[in-house]
Amino acid sequence: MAHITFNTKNIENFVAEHELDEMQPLITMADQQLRHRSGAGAEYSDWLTLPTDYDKEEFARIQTAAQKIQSDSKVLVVIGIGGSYLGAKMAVDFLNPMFNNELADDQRKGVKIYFAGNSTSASYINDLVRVIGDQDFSVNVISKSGTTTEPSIAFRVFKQLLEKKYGTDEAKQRIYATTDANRGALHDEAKISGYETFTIPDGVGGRFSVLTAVGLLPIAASGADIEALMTGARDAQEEYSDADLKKNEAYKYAAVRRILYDKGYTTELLINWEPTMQYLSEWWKQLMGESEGKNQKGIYPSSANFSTDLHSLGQYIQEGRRDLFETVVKLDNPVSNIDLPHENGNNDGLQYLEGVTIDEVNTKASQGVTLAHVDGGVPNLAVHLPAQDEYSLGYLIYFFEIAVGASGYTFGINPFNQPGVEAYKTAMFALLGKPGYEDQTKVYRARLNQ
Ligand SMILES: O=P(O)(O)OC[C@H]1O[C@H](O)[C@H](O)[C@@H](O)[C@@H]1O
Repeated sequence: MAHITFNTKNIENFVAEHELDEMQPLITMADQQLRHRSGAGAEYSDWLTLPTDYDKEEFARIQTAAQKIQSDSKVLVVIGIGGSYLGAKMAVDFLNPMFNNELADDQRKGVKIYFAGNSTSASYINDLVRVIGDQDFSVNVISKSGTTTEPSIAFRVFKQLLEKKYGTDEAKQRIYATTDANRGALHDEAKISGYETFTIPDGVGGRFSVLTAVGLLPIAASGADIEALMTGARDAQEEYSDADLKKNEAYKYAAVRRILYDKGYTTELLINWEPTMQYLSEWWKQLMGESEGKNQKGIYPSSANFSTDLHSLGQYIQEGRRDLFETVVKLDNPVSNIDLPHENGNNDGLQYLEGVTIDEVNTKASQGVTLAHVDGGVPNLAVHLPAQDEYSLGYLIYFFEIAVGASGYTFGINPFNQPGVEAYKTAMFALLGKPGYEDQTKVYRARLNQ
């Protein structure tokens, strides 16, 4: 019995039962390509069995490092971008209170986590340096390739800040590098400097790496239970191991998305009703977008935060171009609730809600919005999460990962590479005058009249 539930009740007007049955052969083929490791990019599909086949010795080292960070630091600066950032940010936000970094020390389970290296904004770095101030801090620098420009730049700044504050030797004890086992500039630097290092396995691509040290060290340092996270993923691995669409809700999700895409619903909005889940959407967008968006194909992954965006995007969703469908990730039980406060009189017009909790309003709002959007022609899928905890998140991560792995093969593409991301890097390196890009430098600078 799946721990999370996938609800397709609200696509009945858009997808017929027999259409789903007709998807079975395509899904069976995709499942075989995935599990027999015969599909394109199979060398990057080790995430498939990661929840059972992870490095237990390294896992223990991650927990020890997290404890050390908690004992000698108030702040952990996590430096990374893309898959070396989004999974940790998603989990740290989801598994901790909303304003965790602002809470008093005795109200927080672990250290404050700040992220850096996910932009080239100088102001962001300066502002973060000011926020750290004189607090004790450590740095976890994460890069699979070990050569990504944005995190490399940020790492230089925070490394020097550590060295200035603690001296070179102690700074080295406060730097944790998560990177490739054998290559890359970060790997080499970590080796020369003697940083504690954690490995991103070769067979796990960046966007599938949240359950490796990439996500696990920051998540553990924030005070969350990474054992329970892995247990949730492990149970999902077992739950979603059948190719039969009637028995595998992750594959059913992949199949329904594919049917909708073929009918012209080419943009999927991941919807949340909890601000702590905004980065679930950001993580999911990379997972889906980099996996499927190839050969001029693929569903465009977008997102909306409700109620907030009902007052900005709501008009478009209700009445704009009809190429959208929604996947709502609904948390069934909030971590905390509030009874609507009593007030004498009815000046604010809310008397009819007396006796109702704010989460009940949230639930009714989500139900009402779903009905209105379906009436407006927006197919609506729902994933129900029973709890805001580690187990549920681990389960959900695996649900989306296996869904996109299979989905990618139904599109006939390699779901595990991301060749298109290189184009911007070439242009940027050329404009910056990076050695090796001399020919392109002339071309790109001429285009900008430089
Ligand atoms: O971990 P890194 O090698 O620094 O890569 C970080 C990110 O870089 C690029 O944007 C890739 O397209 C992403 O898939 C990757 O997650």
